[in-house]
Amino acid sequence: MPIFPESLPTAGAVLAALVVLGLLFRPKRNARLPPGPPQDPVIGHLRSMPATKIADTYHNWAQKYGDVMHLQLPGVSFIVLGSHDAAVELLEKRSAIYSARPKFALYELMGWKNILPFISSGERFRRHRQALQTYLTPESSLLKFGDVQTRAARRLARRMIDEQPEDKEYERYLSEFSTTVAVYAMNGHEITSQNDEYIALGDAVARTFTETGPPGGTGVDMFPFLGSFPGWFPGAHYAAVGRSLRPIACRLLEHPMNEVNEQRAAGTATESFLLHQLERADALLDKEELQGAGATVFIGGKLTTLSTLTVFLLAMILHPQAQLKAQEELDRVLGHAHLPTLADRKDLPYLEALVQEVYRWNPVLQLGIPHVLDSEDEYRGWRIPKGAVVFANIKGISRDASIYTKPDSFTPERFLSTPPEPKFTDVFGYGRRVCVGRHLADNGIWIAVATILASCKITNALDKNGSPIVPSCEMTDGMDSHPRNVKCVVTARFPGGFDV
Ligand code: HEM
Repeated sequence: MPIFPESLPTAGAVLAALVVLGLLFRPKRNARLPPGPPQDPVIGHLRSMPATKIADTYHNWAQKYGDVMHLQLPGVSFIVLGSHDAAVELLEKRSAIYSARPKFALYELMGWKNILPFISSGERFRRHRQALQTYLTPESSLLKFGDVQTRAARRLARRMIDEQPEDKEYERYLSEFSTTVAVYAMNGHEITSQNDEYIALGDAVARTFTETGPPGGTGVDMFPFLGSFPGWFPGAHYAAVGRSLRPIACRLLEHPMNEVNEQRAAGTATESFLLHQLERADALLDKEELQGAGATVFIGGKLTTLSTLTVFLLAMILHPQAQLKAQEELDRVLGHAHLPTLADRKDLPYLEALVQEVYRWNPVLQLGIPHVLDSEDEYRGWRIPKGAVVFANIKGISRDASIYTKPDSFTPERFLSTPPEPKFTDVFGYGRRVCVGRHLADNGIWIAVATILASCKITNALDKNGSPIVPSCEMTDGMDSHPRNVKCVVTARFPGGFDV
């Protein structure tokens, strides 16, 4: 995980500590580790670690050093996997030893201790995983949440058409959609108004991830004792930020479950993950753990779905031909009689290919979530050290020219050619850690895309001279990556036609 000191004085202190760690944990001289870029004595690759565009840099390095790359930081080995085959071989086939997580001390400090992606391994991990995985199966995701996703998608399209935002940015509507589905799956609450408390809470929760530095890479993550130090202390800047954001985590942990308990008492509770777990005779999780598991559904669902939909919007502005083709298919198959439902999915192959291409073109978790190796391993003759932090470069894998023709281009047709190029399953991760919400996410994204394309026309916004604004493909840095400031104009395709 990248290490970025939080300020200049901090940099000195952190560097000194890292040098000591580097000396203590120097790799064995004769070990055959996988190749990697040249490194410095003691501090390894610390100086060359990219601070921005990390996945792109790793991808470029992989062209020279290969699809299994070793990077050494003081005290920790990183392995970066740059091909689907290597990622599947290690993270999926050898999942038994490649499924732990690094310690996310800052997130724990904020209150995110029981959030599944940040639980390392062992019995607590298994119980959380089981509770979520057995609830969010393909069948139950569709059955329990398909209707609310469809209603939320129609509300989204209606608002995109009706409310022409002055800044030409539609992200807030996409965000409301992703929050609606995430809250409903968590505790059965359905958002129908923009003033709903969960909308503001969702934005606040996003801040706990966007304002807290590189995930797992702050001073507090390296030296957890810094967690109780004041923010001015070298390396402890994010400890203070984390403490200030703690009330947000508390609210998300406590409020949804309190609501479900009140509704249960009143006999008005509706289907949700929390209700289901509370009513299980064989409770897997205690109260505090269950609060965390509920928040996991919310966090997992909200950010990634929003980011994926902003990628979709960007693709539609830049590739009007793909938009048109999907709309022609929708019109041909459904006529103008009704808006799509999830039951129509199987009859719309071009739309399916378009959604798959959105996943591949700009995967939003570019480096996934890091795995940690439990015991020393060997792969293609290289030693993979115990404790190594293993990243799949999901963005890099999406750019593999040996699998995808012109990988930078947005081309849904690649999945319809004979033979088709393989679907980009890497987008949801691997093995025992594969995304537990992938079926819920996939249905939500499909119905949002289908409903928007059936009812809306998306075109470039115009600047003050009347020229089209071409949005940039630049993605934000951070764990969850998405395009910035996507400006466009959304109009109704059939004025007065569709009752969205
Ligand atoms: C397009 C939307 C989504 C994408 C692209 C996505 C992607 C991913 C990826 C790449 C991982 C890491 C897998 C690994 O470590 O190998 C992950 C993990 C996870 N995702 Fe998703 N996800 C999405 C939506 C959701 C939703 C809707 C939920 C809601 C339940 C969710 C919950 C989780 C959880 C809990 C984990 C951690 C699993 C673990 O550590 O065992 N995700 N996701």
